[in-house]
Amino acid sequence: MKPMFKSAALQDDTAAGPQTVQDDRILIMANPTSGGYRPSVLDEVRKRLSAGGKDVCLRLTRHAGEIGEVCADPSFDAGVLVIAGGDGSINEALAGLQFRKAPPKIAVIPSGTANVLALELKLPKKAKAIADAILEGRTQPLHAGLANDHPFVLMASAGFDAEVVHGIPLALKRRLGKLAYVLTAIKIGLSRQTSNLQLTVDGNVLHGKLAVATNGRLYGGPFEVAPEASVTREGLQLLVLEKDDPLSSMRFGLALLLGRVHRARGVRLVPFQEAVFGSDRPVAVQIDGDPFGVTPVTVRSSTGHLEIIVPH
Ligand SMILES: Nc1ncnc2c1ncn2[C@@H]1O[C@H](COP(=O)(O)OP(=O)(O)OP(=O)(O)O)[C@@H](O)[C@H]1O
Repeated sequence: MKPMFKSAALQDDTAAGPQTVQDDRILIMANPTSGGYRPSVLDEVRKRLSAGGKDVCLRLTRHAGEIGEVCADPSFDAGVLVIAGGDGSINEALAGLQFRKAPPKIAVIPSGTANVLALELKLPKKAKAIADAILEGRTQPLHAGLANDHPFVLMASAGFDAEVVHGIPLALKRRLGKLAYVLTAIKIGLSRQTSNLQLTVDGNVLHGKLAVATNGRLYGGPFEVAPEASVTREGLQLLVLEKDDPLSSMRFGLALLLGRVHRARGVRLVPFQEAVFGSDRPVAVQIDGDPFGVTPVTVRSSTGHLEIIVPH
């Protein structure tokens, strides 16, 4: 069996870093390029944590990948890692932490174009509430799925939505936020060539045009796609859309906004352990809102978890 998130994070003998972490040491890693970046909130959280007796270090990233590098560094010993950013930054932290012997608790200062994890866990946005939660230290387990053994916290998908994630110009995303996704979806939707996905799901074969392996309940914002799923519980669900012609895509889009996409005609939702996403030609894949190459991709549920700080 392949290493799972838990075994990789907590039981791997080759894991890097000290056996313990310094509980009072807090590292805030902030992505200043994330959508809705809020330096004033960062500053206030830092001051409140320092006033609460914590040894706080704030580090602004200078390049993509830096959060993962810091998390994987053997000298990392903070007891709490606070990510100020969006879902992509949180994903980087998970990937970097997965091989540690003693991972820190995770906390989030939500920003990002659509911080779905913050919505899933109802994480606070105001500095006082964020700092209070970190000082109290109440946690819930944060489970992850694996795409080609790379952790994802929200979803891994192949098809039209991933094409949009691959195709969205960064400058447009920074300028227009969520609207940039809609405009890019319309542009790509008018010219794209559809592909057929073959999904081998725990040994059974399903066919579809778009497949989303979701670790949580929500997708793309506050939109419910898998009512039974939760990032705080082990297990993944697979949402398969059988069609992606413009009319069907509009119908599914509307159902998504209404929180009913899992019940729409032409949509299946199944719990699974392992799914291999194959296709008749390479199809774009995304995890947690960032590009992740093309099919084929193998998506697995994992048994391990990190601890994420949540409010009372
Ligand atoms: N200093 C930086 N410069 C450029 N890219 C960065 C920097 N720091 C982090 N990144 C990258 O930016 C990507 C997106 O960041 P993040 O998720 O925080 O914001 P977002 O894209 O606005 O939010 P969301 O993912 O919720 O839509 C991350 O995957 C990360 O690799």
